[in-house]
Amino acid sequence: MKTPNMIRLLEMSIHAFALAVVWRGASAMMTGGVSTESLGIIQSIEPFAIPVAILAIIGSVAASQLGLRRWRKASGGSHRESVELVHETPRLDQQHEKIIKDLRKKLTELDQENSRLNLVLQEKNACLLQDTLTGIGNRLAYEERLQQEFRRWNRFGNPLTMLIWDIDHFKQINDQYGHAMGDVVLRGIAKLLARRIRSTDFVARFGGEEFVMLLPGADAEAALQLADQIRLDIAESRFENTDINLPVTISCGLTRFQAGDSPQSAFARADRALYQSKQAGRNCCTTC
Ligand SMILES: Nc1nc2c(ncn2[C@@H]2O[C@H](COP(=O)(O)OP(=O)(O)OP(=O)(O)O)[C@@H](O)[C@H]2O)c(=O)[nH]1
Repeated sequence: MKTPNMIRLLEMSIHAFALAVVWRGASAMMTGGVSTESLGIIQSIEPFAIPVAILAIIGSVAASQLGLRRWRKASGGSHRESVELVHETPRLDQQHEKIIKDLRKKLTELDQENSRLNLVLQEKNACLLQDTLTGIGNRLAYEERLQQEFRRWNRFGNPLTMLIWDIDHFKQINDQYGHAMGDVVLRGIAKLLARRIRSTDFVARFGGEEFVMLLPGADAEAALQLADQIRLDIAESRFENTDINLPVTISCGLTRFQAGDSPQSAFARADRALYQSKQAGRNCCTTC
């Protein structure tokens, strides 16, 4: 037990003893007899009740003052502080412990909320860059990746080839079989395009029935070979929706990044190559 608590206990015991003596003395004086047997010790000092009571009160005050002064001297606090401390310290400790416990709980909750929000942010970011119909990258993803690959090409000078794909007569598919069938074809083509490329390559839906590809490390000849395989794959596939089973062809224009190129100039050249493929009768790949 701490010193102030001991002092307080001593003080309270002596006060209680003094009060018992005073009460017993007063009761004896008023009734002329003993009102209770439980206070046996007091019975024996009944004739001296009043003087003993006064002495007990003086003794209790002196003892408590002496004890507090000693404790005060050792701890360096004032009388008021020491008395307040006796009462307040346990309460303050409990309050501080509760505040710390609450703060820890809050921190844990904030940590969990932070992790949850990070996941939501990652999901939102992924959604922002994804084409909702086909599940591959969208135009924004393409713009981002193009900048990255262009900077790498500028810095290291490794070959970089760009391909633009366009489904042939797609408008006819929509008009003849409906938009739902058009969507089936778009999803199927996206899958076939993505299936044949390396993990370091990139494919996105540029918009409508147009797709773009970036093949870092591939020169125009290797890229043309790959493009032709993909084109053939698509031409040999069938796109199905309920009772419709449809063959579809695709055209491609490709170009290798050349000295002095910007992303825009390379895109314009690949687009010219695509136009030539369309002019040549479609279902073919052209390099420019
Ligand atoms: N089903 C579907 N159709 C789309 C979507 N986006 C664009 N289209 C359609 O794609 C068609 C593109 O037609 P065009 O640009 O004339 O090209 P095309 O018919 O493929 O002709 P060529 O490229 O010359 O072979 C239009 O009818 C658009 O409405 C889409 O998300 N879903």
